[in-house]
Amino acid sequence: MIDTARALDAGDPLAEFRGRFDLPEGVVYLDGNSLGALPRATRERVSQVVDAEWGRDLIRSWNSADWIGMPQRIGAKIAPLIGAQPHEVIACDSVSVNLSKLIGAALQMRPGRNVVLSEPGNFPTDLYMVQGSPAAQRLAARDKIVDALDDDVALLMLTHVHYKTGEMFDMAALTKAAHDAGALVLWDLSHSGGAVPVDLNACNADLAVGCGYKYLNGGPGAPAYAFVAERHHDALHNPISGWMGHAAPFAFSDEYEPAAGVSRLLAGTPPVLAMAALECGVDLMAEIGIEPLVAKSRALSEFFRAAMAEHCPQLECVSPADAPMRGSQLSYRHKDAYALCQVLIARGVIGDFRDPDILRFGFAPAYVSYEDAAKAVNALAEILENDEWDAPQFKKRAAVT
Ligand SMILES: Cc1ncc(COP(=O)(O)O)c(C=O)c1O
Ligand SMILES: Nc1ccccc1C(=O)C[C@H](N)C(=O)O
Repeated sequence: MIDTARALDAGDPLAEFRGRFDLPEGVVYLDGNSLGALPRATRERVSQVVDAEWGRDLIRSWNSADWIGMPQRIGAKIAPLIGAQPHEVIACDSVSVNLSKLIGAALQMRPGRNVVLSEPGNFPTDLYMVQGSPAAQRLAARDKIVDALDDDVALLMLTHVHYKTGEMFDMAALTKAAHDAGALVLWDLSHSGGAVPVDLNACNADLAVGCGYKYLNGGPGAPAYAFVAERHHDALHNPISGWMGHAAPFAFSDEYEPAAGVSRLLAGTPPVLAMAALECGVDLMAEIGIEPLVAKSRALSEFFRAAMAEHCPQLECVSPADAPMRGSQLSYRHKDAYALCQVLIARGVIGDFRDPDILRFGFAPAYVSYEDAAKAVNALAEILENDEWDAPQFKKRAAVT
């Protein structure tokens, strides 16, 4: 299997990009769907921002280094990865906060309706944000969502690629169904952006959010992004109406007047150091381009899936077998998934565990090699064969999984 993997790496058009990341020796990293790897350019760029832009130029850098334009500039670079126009995307805040803003905005755009429809088991923060909003939450299983759309639904809010199983929704079909019922749609692209094909405008999507620290490699806690279709710009009301989203922040007026376009989604001052790191990750993904990323993601995850079926048949794959129907990840069910994950990590193969019984592997296409995939399958096969995970030290849960 290793030889086949090496041959595939030799023919991989993205192989050269692995060297653009700073990956630790001896580690197989299959968790880029939770925290993307460190692009080499980021270290230098962040020190430049610290030393020259902050340390030397101080407050002048808001203008001279265009710190003030970072949210729009980075948003515009993310746009082609998700099928948006440059002025429809802005980089800011966390996914959670952007969800809150867009849920509030959607409720205002659909007066007389107060339901946000989603699925049980959606990423928790998505549901919590509805629960903390004035909306009423309605949950319907994935195959019953269309039936649950009625005149009360203001917003259909779904995560495009499910964080646990990697299942992907049909964005075009569900967006159309929501529109037919008079509702708006908000897509969470956290596990999609930079890894799977997304064409928000071809699907006629209204609103979207996504994560900066997964496949965009923006760094731990990187700012997220938000999309608003151009046709909604004028009607969009941001419930977190902060000064950075004002039409003229430096007029210091007492009255809030929203900026034009997605800029009104800004609330407070952008975190410049985190934005600089995010920009490096986004630049690298933009340089590679979404099509090669998708092609590699599918081929690599397919290689892993076939190898797992052959060498670890006792693990049940819960992700769709058909690569275009899933995200850039594969998830397996095992009653001792947590312990298996810990033993793998101890052997330098980093995947993750999702409660209660899921072992999850992410295939960040920009830097994961076929050899990585083969090594991970070999390690897992050995662990299973030797019952290595069945020891108490591997079963104690850490605070963060
Ligand atoms: C689908 C999804 N939505 C939202 C989040 C949370 O984003 P944030 O921590 O930026 O609020 C995550 C993971 O962190 C996620 O996987
Ligand atoms: N933000 C984190 C902080 C710590 C550990 C994990 C995360 C994740 O992002 C988890 C991810 N959203 C997931 O799909 O499980």
